[in-house]
Amino acid sequence: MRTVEEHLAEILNSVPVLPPLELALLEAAGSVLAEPVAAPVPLPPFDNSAMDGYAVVAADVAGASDDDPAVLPVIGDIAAGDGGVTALRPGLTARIMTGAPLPAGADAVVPVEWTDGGTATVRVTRPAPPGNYIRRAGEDVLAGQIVAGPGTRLAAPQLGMLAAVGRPRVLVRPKPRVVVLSTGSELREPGAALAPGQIWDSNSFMLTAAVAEAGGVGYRQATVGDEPDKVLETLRDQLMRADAVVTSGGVSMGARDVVKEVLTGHGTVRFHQVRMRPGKPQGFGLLEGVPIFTLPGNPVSAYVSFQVFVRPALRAMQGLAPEPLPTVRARLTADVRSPAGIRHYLRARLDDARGGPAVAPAEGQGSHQLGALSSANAIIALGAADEALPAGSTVEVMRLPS
Ligand SMILES: Nc1nc2c(c(=O)[nH]1)N[C@H]1C(S)=C(S)[C@@H](COP(=O)(O)OP(=O)(O)OC[C@H]3O[C@@H](n4cnc5c(N)ncnc54)[C@H](O)[C@@H]3O)O[C@H]1N2
Ligand code: MOO
Repeated sequence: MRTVEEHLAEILNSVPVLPPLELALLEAAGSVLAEPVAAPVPLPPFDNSAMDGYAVVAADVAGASDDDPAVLPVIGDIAAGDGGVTALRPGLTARIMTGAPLPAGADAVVPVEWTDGGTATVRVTRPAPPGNYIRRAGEDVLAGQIVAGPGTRLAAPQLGMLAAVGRPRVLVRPKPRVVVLSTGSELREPGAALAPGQIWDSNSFMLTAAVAEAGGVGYRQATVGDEPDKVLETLRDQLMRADAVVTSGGVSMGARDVVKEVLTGHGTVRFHQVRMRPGKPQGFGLLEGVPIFTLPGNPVSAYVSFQVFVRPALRAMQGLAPEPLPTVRARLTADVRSPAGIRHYLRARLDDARGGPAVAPAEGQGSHQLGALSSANAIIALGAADEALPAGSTVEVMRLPS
């Protein structure tokens, strides 16, 4: 028997960090940046208007009011993207649109609402102080500034930032491609009719989705029965296109525990009992250099094992800190008991209501009870030393992805 920490340490010491790859911006969405990206120009690149209105010399409209408007000749229009009117003398104005470059000589923008909207001459009825509605060059990003560094996950705002500094392609650590395979002769595809003793495969759908939530790309395989040759052949075929493989089922003590049977002695794969519940039987190793995680078949065991072992590993492969799910400390709403010496993961509902977070253990804690997992939003992670915790005790809680 080994501890959760020992098993995770072996995994994190073994998994490779994926080599960086240059990708077009949208292909890089969700990947992790592997280079620093600097702005070649300031943002905004030039002083420009924040409003549709008139570029003016502030002194010309200093005393403007409804009773005594400043009346200025309009010398032209400046649209965004325009080089049109590039300079303004005192006493004159130009219509200017939001984002259009401020002409030299102008030092304020009067929004159209403060005027009569004139096109030949305009009557300005309110003063505009110097700098009014001007967006200065470099006030967002300075030239040479690093706008995103290595290790940044490229979500929508970061992709927007890279495009804004003119980058069509970036160097990233790609999302790990993870092949997910359920084993078990009792498994049928959802939608198929069930014969006695059969169940629908849930693990491969759940784990493929969990891969995506952890930043990878999941490839679900059709289920394979408990036939050693078929399991080995399927795994061999998939190694070609996988950065990692996740299987479920066939790793405990049964007479037909096919994954354990066929992988024992292959590559560095080893099987262990880990001091945790659920998720006691675990296997891990490298097959032709590709990490393979053989998770137990009970659905809740497979899911908890994924979050505890596979998620941190997929993060490490992307060059990210192998953090667990976000964790908070919360107050138990009920007593809990746990066997000594194991880490116990309990399905729960976390409530961030006033008075600090509170966590309620779910009714069904069996490793087959997917119903309790699917209505949970958190997992309580009890320590190995925790045996009996009364309501009100503070416990560590992992938030499930939502
Ligand atoms: N004598 C012992 N028996 C068991 C032990 C043990 O220590 N000694 N450990 C138990 C624990 S704990 C677990 S967890 C399971 C793990 O078993 P396997 O990994 O070999 O998984 P299977 O036997 O294939 O399946 C277990 C259970 O889960 C259902 N299952 C499997 N795959 C799926 C799937 N893709 N979708 C939905 N449900 C699935 C399967 O039908 C079984 O009911 O072993 C215990 N036994
Ligand atoms: O570890 Mo098993 O995962 O307790 O059901």
